[in-house]
Amino acid sequence: MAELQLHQHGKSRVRLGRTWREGSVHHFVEWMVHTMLESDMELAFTDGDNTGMTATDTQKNTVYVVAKKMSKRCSIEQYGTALAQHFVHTYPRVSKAKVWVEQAPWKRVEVGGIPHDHGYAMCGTEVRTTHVTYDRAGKLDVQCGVKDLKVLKTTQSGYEGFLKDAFTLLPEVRDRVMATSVTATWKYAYQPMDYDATYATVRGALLDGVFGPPKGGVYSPSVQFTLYAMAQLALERAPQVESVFLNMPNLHFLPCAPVGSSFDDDVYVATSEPHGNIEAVVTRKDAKPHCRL
Ligand SMILES: O=c1[nH]c(=O)c2[nH]c(=O)[nH]c2[nH]1
Repeated sequence: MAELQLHQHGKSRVRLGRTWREGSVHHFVEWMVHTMLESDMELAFTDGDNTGMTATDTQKNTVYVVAKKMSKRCSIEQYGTALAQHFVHTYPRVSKAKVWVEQAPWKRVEVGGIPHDHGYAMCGTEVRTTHVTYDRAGKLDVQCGVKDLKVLKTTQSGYEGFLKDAFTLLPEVRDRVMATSVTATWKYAYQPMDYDATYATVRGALLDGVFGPPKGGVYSPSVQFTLYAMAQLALERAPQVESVFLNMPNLHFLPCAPVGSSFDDDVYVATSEPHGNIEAVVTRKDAKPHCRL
C-alpha cells in the first residue's frame, strides 16, 4: 500500500567556533553546519530496525571532530568536503553525504589602522555559504554562495511600464530607494584553486551589478533587470562559474508624507513585509541547468 521513496537523515544547525593560532595572530571562524546522509536505512523507517545507522547525534559530534582535524586555516568549502568525505568513507551504509556550511560575518578589527592580533567584530548580516555533496562513486560537487547580503541605493532605481488594471494602485516611478537582501548560489564548471578568491570575485561582481560606478551609479528599471545584470557580471568575471541562482526580495521603502508636509524624496516608511520576491537562475550559454539549493 505504501512505499518508502526518498529517505535521509541528518543534523541541522550545529554551531561551532574554530581558532587557528599562527604565533600571536589568531584566526577565527564561526560556522553553522547541517548534515544529511543518504543511506540504505529503509528498515529503520519500515521495521524500526536501526542496525548500522549513523545517529544524528554522531553526525553532530563528527562536525566538531573534523573541525579539530583541520589543522590549517581552511575555507568552508574545504571543511565541508572533508566532512562529507569522512561520512562516506567511514560508514559503509552511507551512499551520499550532503553538507551545508554557513560562515558568520566575523571580521578582524583594525585599531588605528592596524589589524588586531585576535580581536573580531561582527560586521553586517552577510553569511558565506557552501553546499557540498559527496557520493560513494567519488563524485564531489561543491556549490558556493552568500546569503543576507543587504544592499540599498537611494536613487538610480525606478519601475515603469507594468500592467495596469482595476487592481493596480502602484504609481510609476523613475526615482525610488532600492533595497534587497541578496541570496546567491553559484555552481562551478570546474572547482577553483582558491575558493576565497572566487568568492571575493563573485561578491564584487554582484555588488558592482547593483551599484555601478561610484560616481553616478547605474540605473535599475526593475529588480529583475538588476538581478540579471549582476549574474551576467559574475559569469563574466569568474570563468569557473557555470551558473548563478539569485533571490532578491524587494524591500520596500515607501514614500512618506509626514503629517502637515509632503513627500520630497526624503522620508520613507521602512518595511520588511510584505515584500516583492524576485529570483532567477542565469547560466553560461551551453552549461548544464542549475537547481536552487
Ligand atoms: O523592481 C520591481 N519589480 C517588480 O516586479 C515590482 N512589483 C512591484 O510592485 N514593484 C516592483 N519593482
